[in-house]
Amino acid sequence: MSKPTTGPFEKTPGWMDWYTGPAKPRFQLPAGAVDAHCHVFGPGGEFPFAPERKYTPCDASKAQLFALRDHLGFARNVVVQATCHGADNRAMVDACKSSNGKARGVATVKRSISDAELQELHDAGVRGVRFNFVKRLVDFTPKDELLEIASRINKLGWHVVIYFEAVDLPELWDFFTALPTTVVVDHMGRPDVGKPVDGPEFALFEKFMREHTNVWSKVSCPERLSVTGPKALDGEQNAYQDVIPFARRIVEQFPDRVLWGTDWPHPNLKDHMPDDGLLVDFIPHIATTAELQKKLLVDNPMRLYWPEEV
Ligand SMILES: O=C(O)c1cc(C(=O)O)oc(=O)c1
Repeated sequence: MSKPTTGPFEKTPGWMDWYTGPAKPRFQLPAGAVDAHCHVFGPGGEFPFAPERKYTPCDASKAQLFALRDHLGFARNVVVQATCHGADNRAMVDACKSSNGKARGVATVKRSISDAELQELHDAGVRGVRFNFVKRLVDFTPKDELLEIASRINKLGWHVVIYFEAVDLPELWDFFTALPTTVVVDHMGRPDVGKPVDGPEFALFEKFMREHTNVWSKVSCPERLSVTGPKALDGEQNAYQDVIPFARRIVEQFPDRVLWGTDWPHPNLKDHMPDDGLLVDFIPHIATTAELQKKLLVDNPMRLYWPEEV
């Protein structure tokens, strides 16, 4: 893969660039596997970052994303709008349109979007909108605006992706459970894996999924959630041990409502940048049978993003 570059923007101090030269995974992905959570950043010279952004990344282009897809052995991508692009979906849409049908997208939209613009996003391959509640990433959007958006996109058959931290779930519960669509949680709702997997915080997340069968979860981002590692670097085959009990529990309880993604190019990591090949080798630790792996990596994302092919 080529190296990360920086365009006209100055990166946030301490920014960690994505890892070049990832390992070839030892784990063989099932045929047709989907990387259901990844992003593009710019390139900033072509698709400027949004004025309201909370961080300025290095560039991470569609060509680099597609090269990673092929290197790791994925067949398709779901490109999720990154917050550094705000509600300007052009970079994500351009990636979807350039993918020969191998990428679908999740957009960020405002209430002011027209029906014609929503239809344009649909035609480009967008199948969901993202609502973000992580305060370090976005400014607050009123709930009535989000509900209005959810009801409009529901008519297109889209879903809502939500990103929040575990401590905020109680406060957001009523809003989340009122959403009329399929709801996909990013990164398991960011559990604090320093707390017990049997404790009240993760039990609330399990209850959320158990009692609301429209709720799905991405069991992604062990590199973000792990406290004790070890890191997915230098050939490590047993990375992020502390995240495994959490992710495995969700995969085993809700095998038909889980997704997995690399999260490349891994915005805002502070400690280390993982080797994406070794991240793929993490998958069999959380989906331990070929059947679970196929649901996680192929059947579930295909049902959500390419239902016309299922
Ligand atoms: O935790 C994060 O910093 C993060 C940020 C973004 C984004 O900026 O869109 O997306 C993610 O999936 C995770």
